[in-house]
Amino acid sequence: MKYYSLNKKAPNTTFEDAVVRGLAPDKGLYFPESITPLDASFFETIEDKSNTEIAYEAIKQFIVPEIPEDVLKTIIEETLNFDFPVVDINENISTLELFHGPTMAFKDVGARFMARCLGYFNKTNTNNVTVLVATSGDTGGAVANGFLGVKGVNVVILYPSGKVSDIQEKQLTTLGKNITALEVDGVFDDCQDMVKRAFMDEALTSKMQLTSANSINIARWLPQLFYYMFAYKQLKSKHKDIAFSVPSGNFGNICAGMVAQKLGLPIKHFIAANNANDTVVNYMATQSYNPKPSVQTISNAMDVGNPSNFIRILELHDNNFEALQANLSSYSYTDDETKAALLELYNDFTYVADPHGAVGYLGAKAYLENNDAHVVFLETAHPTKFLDIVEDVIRENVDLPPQIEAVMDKEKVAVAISSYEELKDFLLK
Ligand SMILES: Cc1ncc(COP(=O)(O)O)c(C=O)c1O
Ligand SMILES: N[C@@H](CCOP(=O)(O)O)C(=O)O
Repeated sequence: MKYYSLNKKAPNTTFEDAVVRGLAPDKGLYFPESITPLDASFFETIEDKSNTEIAYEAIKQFIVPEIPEDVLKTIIEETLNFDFPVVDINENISTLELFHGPTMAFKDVGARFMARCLGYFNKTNTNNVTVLVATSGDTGGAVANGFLGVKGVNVVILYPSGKVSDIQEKQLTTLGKNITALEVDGVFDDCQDMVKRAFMDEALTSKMQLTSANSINIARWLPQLFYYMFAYKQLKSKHKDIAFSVPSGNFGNICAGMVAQKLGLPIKHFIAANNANDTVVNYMATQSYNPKPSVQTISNAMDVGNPSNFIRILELHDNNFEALQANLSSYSYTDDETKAALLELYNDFTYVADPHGAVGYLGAKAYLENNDAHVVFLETAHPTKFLDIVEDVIRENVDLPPQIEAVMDKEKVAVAISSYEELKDFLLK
């Protein structure tokens, strides 16, 4: 499979090159040249397949033969060694829990998958790679965990100071070894802009191989399509029309779901559930895309004002607004609405959600006001990652899982920076 740049001013390239570069030389995001639907029989018999078989069949066209079949199978088996259960909320709504991995965020799958792909390519490539990551909360921890100790890879994580939860900060600042955290005086978009700027800076790229482990990187982004298949496998016998409500920030997860749909997965509709960062909600209402600085909310991992992957979503719909409108609805919610949803889920359904999942639940309810479907909202992080907010709202103590307890008492180590020049100096040292 070849990949092209969505800016259309760079040569098409291989999977390896796209993964190692992260971003194309013309600053565009890479996109697969083709997406060939899977056989109808794959979906007819999906309940008979294991998660690893589903994942392998779904992703192999994008990766084999550059990564040989047996290696890809091993990468998938090592990546997916935890559960992805669907939990019923009521007759019309379920949630797909994506937080059973090592850092209890949905990013674990993409981070572990990409780390192993890069590890494979590094066996033949002796150059060290520096992985730059911007995080609004969860990507940083998942990437730190997924890349810890990977040979020939140094990871540098940029996160906005004071705008991630205490546990998220512990997860990304306490591992040491090949992982360094930079605490940026700014918002998430400043971190993301610095990372993108570094890729275009010849003074850096002539001296080091930089790549990204954000969803701009296809090896981080594409495996997220597995989730939708795992949910369908569990719900197929019970429900005909399935829609997904996806708590969205950088729009990588929902966009991967749309790739699953292109592969033939019967998804009726997508709902992008947003917090106050409503750039896409406004676009869907006005057809005018106006990114704006991100604002801080209690669902902090979605505090993104200029979502990287929206351009991929447009491409998946042939840049046709009517086609996009038929497939995507988008809603935005305040923190007070999010807290009320957390409480409703707890009081009415004894379900403890996290603030991101609560936004997804609100999106599901909004869609169901005028449409018939079974809506699955994605629970993208474990509630204890946002302990203060969740316990304050439901007025109960929530037990800490071992993954969270393991980082609670570790000491934060981070380097403070406030400008691109400081990032550059750090990387050149
Ligand atoms: C818990 C959580 N929910 C939702 C999102 C938004 O996902 P995406 O950026 O793929 O839209 C993120 C971060 O990406 C997250 O960490
Ligand atoms: N919400 C993310 C922001 C970065 O998203 P990514 O999917 O592009 O890595 C986070 O938690 O850091």
